Amino acid sequence: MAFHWQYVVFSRSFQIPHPDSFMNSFITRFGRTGIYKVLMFGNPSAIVTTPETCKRVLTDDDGFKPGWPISTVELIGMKSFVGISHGEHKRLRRLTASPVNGHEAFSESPRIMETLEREYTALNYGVRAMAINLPGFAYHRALKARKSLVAILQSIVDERRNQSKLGEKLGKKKDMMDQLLSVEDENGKKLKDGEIINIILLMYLNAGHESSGHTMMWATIFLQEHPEFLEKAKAEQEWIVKKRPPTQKGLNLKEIREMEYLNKVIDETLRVITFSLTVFREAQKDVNINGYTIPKGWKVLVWFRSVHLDPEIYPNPKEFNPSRWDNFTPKAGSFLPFGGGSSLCPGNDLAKLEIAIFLHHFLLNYRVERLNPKCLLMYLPHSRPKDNCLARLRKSSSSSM
Ligand code: HEM
Repeated sequence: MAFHWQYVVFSRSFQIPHPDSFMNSFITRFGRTGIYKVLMFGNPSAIVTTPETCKRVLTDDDGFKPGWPISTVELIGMKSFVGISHGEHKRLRRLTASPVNGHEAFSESPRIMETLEREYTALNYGVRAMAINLPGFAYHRALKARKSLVAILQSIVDERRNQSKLGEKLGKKKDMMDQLLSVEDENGKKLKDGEIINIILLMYLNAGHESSGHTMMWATIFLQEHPEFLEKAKAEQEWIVKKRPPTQKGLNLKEIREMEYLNKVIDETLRVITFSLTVFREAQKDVNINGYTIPKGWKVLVWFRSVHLDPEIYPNPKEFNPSRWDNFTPKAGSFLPFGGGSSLCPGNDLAKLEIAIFLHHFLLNYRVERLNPKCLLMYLPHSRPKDNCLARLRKSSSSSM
């Protein structure tokens, strides 16, 4: 049995400039078994690291359920996707998939977004921190942020319910909150306030808030560091604008679908950065994978970062090179920026759309000049330069705005 016990100071290895030393230590000691045994967040756990083992865990709903540490569930919410049964998860996803994928998702209230910006950041720091609920600790700040986020959202739910009672919303544009208030399942059952708050605030806005923004930031950093890729991406955007009929106002979906090179830039950024370095599951029964038994009740960490940085799948894996996607379709389980199986990120299309729109305008009109280009990186809760990518933004000389 190639499982081995190890007490893991995982957060320590992610605070130093070599975050992969954590995983490499397993490979050096136990070989490329693709499955390792650790004690993580106080739980006996297995880490899976290859396309095959990751795919197996993500797609086996009988064998595995969401298994986030209890500290995370407390922050994200018992009634969010991470804290509910499989049946309830399926129901909530069915009810919420169309509001987030439809155009209505774009009309999320700016008031919510602006007011909550600061609290989301505090919440995110807590999600991957030690669960120490004492003043001064990230987890304590995150719990406070959660409370205030819930209170703000509850007041908005109340306001919307009153508006709809008074018929004030008639004829006005409906945003995601309105969609969720009115959506019904096949038995006519509506969502409860708590469910709506968790869905909007702690899942969709939180899940979608930092992830797309970080990916945009990294794409601009990588492009700036590689002028040859930047020029190629820019030329494609200029071509899109040039062939646009004079009657058309601004970018449309058809044009976004034509951005072949930009799509490679986005996929390559998602791969190199792997915004969600891992996701958690829990074994619901003893499950055998590659000859190893994961006992019932164990946590399983699906370690996307190892898959995306595997040199056998992506030669020179740390190198940003959008051209590696020319005539290359990754085999199942080899490209998992949005996860997979029944918890596949429901915001994946929206995220790629947002990133493409941002990069379209950025490439045509702006350049960034980083103030500390050699600044060290941090890896938790997500990869980013320690100075938050402090930069001077300039209008580019050929700006089309
Ligand atoms: C670059 C951007 C994004 C990345 C890299 C990303 C990544 C992920 C990943 C890896 C998961 C799977 C979690 C798991 O298996 O446990 C996930 C789930 C989720 N994402 Fe995203 N995401 C992004 C953008 C978004 C956006 C824009 C939204 C919403 C508007 C969103 C909403 C969600 C939700 C609600 C879940 C939970 C799904 C479930 O448990 O069924 N994400 N995301």
